[in-house]
Amino acid sequence: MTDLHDIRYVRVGTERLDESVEFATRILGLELVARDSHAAYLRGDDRDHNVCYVKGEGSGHAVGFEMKSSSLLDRVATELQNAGIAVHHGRAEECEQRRVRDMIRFTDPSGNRIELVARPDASGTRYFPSRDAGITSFSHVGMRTTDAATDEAFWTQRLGARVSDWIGDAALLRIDGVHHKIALFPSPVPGVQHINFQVAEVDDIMSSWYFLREQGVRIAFGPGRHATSGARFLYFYGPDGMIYEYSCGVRIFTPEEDRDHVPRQFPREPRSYCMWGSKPDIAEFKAPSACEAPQPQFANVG
Ligand SMILES: CC(C)C(=O)/C=C/C(C(=O)O)=C(/O)C(=O)O
Ligand SMILES: [Fe+2]
Repeated sequence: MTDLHDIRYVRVGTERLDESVEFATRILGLELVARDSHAAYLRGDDRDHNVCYVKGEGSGHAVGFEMKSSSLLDRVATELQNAGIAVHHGRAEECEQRRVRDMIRFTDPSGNRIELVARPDASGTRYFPSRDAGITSFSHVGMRTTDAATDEAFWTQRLGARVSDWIGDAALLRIDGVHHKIALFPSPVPGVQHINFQVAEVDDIMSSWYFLREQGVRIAFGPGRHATSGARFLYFYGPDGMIYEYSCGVRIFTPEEDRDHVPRQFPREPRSYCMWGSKPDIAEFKAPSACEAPQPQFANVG
């Protein structure tokens, strides 16, 4: 079983590259690191990049995780292949596009594209955005799952993630001390459901809430507080229906808590989602009867 070192990047296919970059820099608060006619690289912390918008919706979504070494990456590739999972080894051009030395990719049972990388480019410069949203790091993704139990087993048994909590069938999974770096939300289609950035404090969340509303950005959920991780949060929509989340104060497990934690089962009801009473405008977070399928063009093509 593998040890994912950290979440590293998310790749988002879009027909609206310029609009995505404009939103990410002027509204979200990311720094544009590099851009060509095909892709744009942005970041919300000191790493090389955390988000890559790739021209063409058909590129779908992919989430990249870092492994500690190339030999560990090779070992995982062999383990996955022995388990009957089709693993693609990244060609030189694909590694270059991801700014890494080595990579493999495969899909989870729902069809979400997962990439594991080794030796990603380090950056020698500080994160310096054009809008100060208080972002401190890229932290987690919410992914859609068409079969929650099977995907959860894949992530825990094949990739070494641990369940921190469940809300209904949705699992919040950790790979280090942070309460979750991956969340699996039941949905009729796969794909990245939301992209989270940690911000320094609740003041950042509240001032962004005023700023986003003034800018006409559609708020998706919050301001609120999650019962699960204890984080204060704000979700909002960007281009292509992608949802972004700012949050602060996520629970961090001590090594002892990480070892001893028993996942808690929260019922699928509004108070589990938000302790303050905010109501989500997000298909996957609504009551089952109100759950609509998200736009199918965001489904990952695998
Ligand atoms: C609204 C969803 C179901 C929820 O409660 C998510 C919880 C958390 C958290 O505990 O911090 C998230 O960040 C999330 O994955 O969105
Ligand atoms: Fe989240």
